[in-house]
Amino acid sequence: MSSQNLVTVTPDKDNDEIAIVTMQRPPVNSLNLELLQALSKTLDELSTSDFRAMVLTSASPTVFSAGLDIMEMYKPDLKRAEQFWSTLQDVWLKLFESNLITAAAINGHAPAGGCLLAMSCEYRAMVSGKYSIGLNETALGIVAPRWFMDCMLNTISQREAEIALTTGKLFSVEEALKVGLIDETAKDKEDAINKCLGFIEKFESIPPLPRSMTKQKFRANGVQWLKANKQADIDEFVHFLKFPQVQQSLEMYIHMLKSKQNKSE
Ligand SMILES: CCCC/C=C/CC(=O)SCCNC(=O)CCNC(=O)[C@H](O)C(C)(C)COP(=O)(O)OP(=O)(O)OC[C@H]1O[C@@H](n2cnc3c(N)ncnc32)[C@H](O)[C@@H]1OP(=O)(O)O
Repeated sequence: MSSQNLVTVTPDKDNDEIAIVTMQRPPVNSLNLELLQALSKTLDELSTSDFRAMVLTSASPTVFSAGLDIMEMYKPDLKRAEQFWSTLQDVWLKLFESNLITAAAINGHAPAGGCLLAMSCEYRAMVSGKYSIGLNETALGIVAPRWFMDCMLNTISQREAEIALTTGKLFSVEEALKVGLIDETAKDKEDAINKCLGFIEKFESIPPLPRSMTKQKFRANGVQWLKANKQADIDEFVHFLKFPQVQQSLEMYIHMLKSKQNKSE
């Protein structure tokens, strides 16, 4: 699939000022460099378009996004790893600070980077079912960067976030609702999108500029550190990938994912 098709933008059928942004990198929308580049380009285009709101969702029936593509971190080409991390930083900054009203229709699992994308939006509706969401990095033997943590702190309490990150917790849909990691549950993807549209409707009579400036002021503390430390953060990521223990943990995790599949065959 060409990178152009990895993300589609469709106007909502009843309101052409709302973009439905769909990630479609089968099977699980893992965020590799190309998908991140496609997201970054889409966010640039949306920021200068007539759209005033976006709903982020996925074409997969059971996965919103499986987070970062582990193969980008396992025995990586270091130049590509730098580009990968820098693009992830850009996607996060563009989404978290977007002028648009942003909502996530989470139609399946959203671990790690998938959770980051959802948390970067202003509102989250998640389809009920045996899905999970959270920052589970420690369970993989890796450490979530501090801006992932800052992003979670914009959503849930510091205490809940600290316990969740240190234990690598993946919340069930019900648990996520209880701690406020998601705002509402939905019966299916269509219902999740409709709930996002309901959230967007709240801003019908609010002028866009003061709205987005207010949002950005609320979010300024969270982005400040990354903006001041972009290159140091890239260097730390690349340095971290060079540790044999990190590569070993990733290798074990990849085997676990593959063997999980063999078991269910
Ligand atoms: C070092 C600094 C910090 C770095 C920060 C990292 C943040 C991250 O995002 S790390 C990535 C964390 N992601 C995960 O832990 C999720 C792993 N995946 C899953 O738990 C499951 O795949 C799922 C619950 C999302 C979906 O389960 P389902 O049963 O539907 O699908 P699977 O059979 O497990 O997977 C299908 C296929 O996709 C491969 N795959 C799954 N996730 C990833 C991934 N994150 N990266 C690359 N590839 C992934 C999986 O191995 C299967 O591949 P094959 O069909 O080839 O066996």
